[in-house]
Amino acid sequence: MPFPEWFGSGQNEADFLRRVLDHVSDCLVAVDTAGRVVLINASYCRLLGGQAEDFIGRHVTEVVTHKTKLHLVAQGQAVGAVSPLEVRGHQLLARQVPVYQDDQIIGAVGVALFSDLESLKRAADVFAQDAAIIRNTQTPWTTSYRIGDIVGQGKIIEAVRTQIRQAASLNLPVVITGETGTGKELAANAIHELSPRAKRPFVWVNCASIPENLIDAELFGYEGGSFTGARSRGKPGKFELASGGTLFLDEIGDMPLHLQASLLRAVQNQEIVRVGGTSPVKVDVRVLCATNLPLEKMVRAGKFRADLYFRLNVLSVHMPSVREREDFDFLVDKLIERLHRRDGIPSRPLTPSMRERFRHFTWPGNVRQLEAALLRYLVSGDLSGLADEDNSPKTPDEPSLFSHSNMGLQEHLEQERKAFIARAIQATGGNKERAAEMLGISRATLYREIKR
Ligand SMILES: Nc1ncnc2c1ncn2[C@@H]1O[C@H](COP(=O)(O)OP(=O)(O)OP(=O)(O)O)[C@@H](O)[C@H]1O
Repeated sequence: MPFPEWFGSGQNEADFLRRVLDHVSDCLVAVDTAGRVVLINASYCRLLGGQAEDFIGRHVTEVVTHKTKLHLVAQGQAVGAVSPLEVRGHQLLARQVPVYQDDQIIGAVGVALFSDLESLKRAADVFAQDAAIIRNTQTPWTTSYRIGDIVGQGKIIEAVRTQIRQAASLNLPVVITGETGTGKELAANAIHELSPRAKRPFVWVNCASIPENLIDAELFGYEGGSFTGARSRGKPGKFELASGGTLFLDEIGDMPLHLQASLLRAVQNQEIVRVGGTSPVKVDVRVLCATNLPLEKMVRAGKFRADLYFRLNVLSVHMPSVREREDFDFLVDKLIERLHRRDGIPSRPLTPSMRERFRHFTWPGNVRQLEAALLRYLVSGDLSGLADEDNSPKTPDEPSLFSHSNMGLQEHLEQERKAFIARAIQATGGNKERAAEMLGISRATLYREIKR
């Protein structure tokens, strides 16, 4: 290929090409048909520990390694397009091709694509990750809710919506707090949906429902055969699946203390190591967490790492309980409307006295429980559940309340709580999913209660 005229004046072509080759960081060597080195670049010279003059004219097998096949390629022999080659203790990956002039081979050129296999592996990791991100754009990990699904009106809910919008605009961790059933998962979905990561995966993990010994593998993935029962090809963890998008760690307060250090490292350094893996994998994950446990208190009690708490609690969103809200009637109407519109549940009139009963219930399971009670009522006209669960103030002479008169309030409540949960489990014949629904709590919360 001739030099362009505008470039050629005053330039020595061969000299210029030499310089170009010397600037290539990969190792390059060219031989004639006799296998003698005719050109070798600075990178290769550095690797071999000499100057070009030391090598030019010598047979390539003496210069590089007796295992090279470059001289054979220069004689027209076909060898693999890319082959591993060890040179002075360095693991190279060599590509060797013949050089033609007028249909005739005049020599061969060998390029060590990477100066060592580690660099190649690192490059392959980056490539695999990019590919994973592209694949993840068609991920099954998507959100189910948007900000419009958060039902409510008035100052309190408007403030929540503002917090969500602010959180969405900043690429920082968020802790979403609130009692069970207040819509923490809804809020996490909404943040992701409104954020620049909306088209990327939204991956959720419930830290309370994964057995403790599997949390690491679930979050960080594992290499093939790293533990009994592991898949032979290994498996990416939730951090890798969420790369480019958002990872929602629900019930973060249930994360065992001894596993919090690796979580901190992952959030802080954006880097994970698979269980059984040897090298870190870079990720790009925005972390949202939710909890109904008092994290700050847990930090003080030494049950949650302070460094992790501060790293996660950069932004916060608080979902109010039904008791704190000032839009109960609006909420009831909208939930009925939603059940009708979304699930085709026929409407049934709610008399003022029924409304009153609804209003005076304390709704420990919040919107989830309210929605379930409304559904039960719409389907069967049944309000008995509400009466059973009613914890509105009772008259002091009620015998059941003081039947264990030597108990303190806490102890009594604890007993009631246990009995209440046991009744739900019994009533559903041990079906935890239905029992949780009856109690107006999530399955994970029920499991935690049982464990307690
Ligand atoms: N503000 C809300 N507006 C509309 N629906 C809501 C709201 N809050 C909760 N819900 C309903 O309650 C269900 C439970 O909500 P969600 O799972 O977000 O609660 P949560 O606070 O994450 O509960 P938990 O702590 O038990 O996991 C939702 O599927 C939704 O139907």
